[in-house]
Amino acid sequence: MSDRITLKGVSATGHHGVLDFEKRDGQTFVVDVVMQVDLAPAGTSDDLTDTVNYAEVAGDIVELIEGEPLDLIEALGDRIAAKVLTRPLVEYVEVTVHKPQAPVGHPFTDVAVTVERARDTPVVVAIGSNLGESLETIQTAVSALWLALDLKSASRVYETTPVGGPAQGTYLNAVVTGTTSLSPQHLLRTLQDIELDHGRERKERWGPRTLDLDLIQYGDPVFDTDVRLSTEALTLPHPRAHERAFVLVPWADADPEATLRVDGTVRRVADLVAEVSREGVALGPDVDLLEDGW
Ligand SMILES: Nc1ncnc2c1ncn2[C@@H]1O[C@H](COP(=O)(O)OP(=O)(O)OP(=O)(O)O)[C@@H](O)[C@H]1O
Ligand SMILES: Nc1nc2c(c(=O)[nH]1)N=C(CO)CN2
Repeated sequence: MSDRITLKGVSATGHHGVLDFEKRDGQTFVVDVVMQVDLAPAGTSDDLTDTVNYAEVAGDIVELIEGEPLDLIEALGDRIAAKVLTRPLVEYVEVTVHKPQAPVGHPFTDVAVTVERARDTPVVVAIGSNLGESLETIQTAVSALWLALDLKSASRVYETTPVGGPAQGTYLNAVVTGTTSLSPQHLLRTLQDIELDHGRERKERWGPRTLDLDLIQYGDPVFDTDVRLSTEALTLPHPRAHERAFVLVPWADADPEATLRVDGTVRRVADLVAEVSREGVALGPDVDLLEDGW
């Protein structure tokens, strides 16, 4: 994906510089940003909420130029990049900070630094399957997930009794954790593509499926960086995760320190496990999802 929004030449007066008179007198700083954003949703919907509002980004940049004086334009570029990446739709940003009036001591036209930063957000994905060769499906799905995630841990595989929906066969469930550079919406679409590649058909709610990949959490509730969203297409954290033993038990297995926001309160997943019935959740085939099945 190489869709981009480019914003060039945002300028303001700042007091950044190593020399005393730079901090005292101030000078002009000029900033260019290139943001990698999936523009397909806004291209289809023609709706500003599906993209990044470049006017807001310009406002953030001016605020940082005019804000706390720093010694180095490297530090200013770093802070601008971090601020731009707080927008969930931005997956990667390149920031160039120009300082055309810098005290260089010789004729020059411009000096600039460029920093590139990618999003690296912790995420949790729950995997389920109860149709076809479920274990093989889960193993190949985990291999495919490497395209979207830098995987950090995987639970063991659990055999679980179906919860809800029509009468159907036993599930295999697992949970993986990792980090991603993708936005939540882009990650969900990638998960859905992997489901389709594994023969997923949507017929009835909570019906049997070859592969289900649910995005459980995006960001870290402990640092208040978890994305909270409540749209039909994507709800975060997953609205039923906190009550599902087939998600919580493998999740605590993959990450014993994991936390989940439940009704606004950050809870330890291990404590939530203690509050739900574990009935119908048992260890399944003994495989290491990050090592076996390649
Ligand atoms: N956090 C999320 N993870 C995955 N899908 C989500 C999420 N939030 C909303 N959805 C939406 O839910 C819709 C139905 O997804 P799916 O068919 O996988 O549901 P399900 O697995 O049968 O039920 P459940 O949502 O209870 O797990 C999808 O089209 C998707 O856009
Ligand atoms: N045991 C079990 N039950 C379910 C599962 C699942 O993955 N495992 N997924 C559902 C819808 O996502 C509905 N019910």
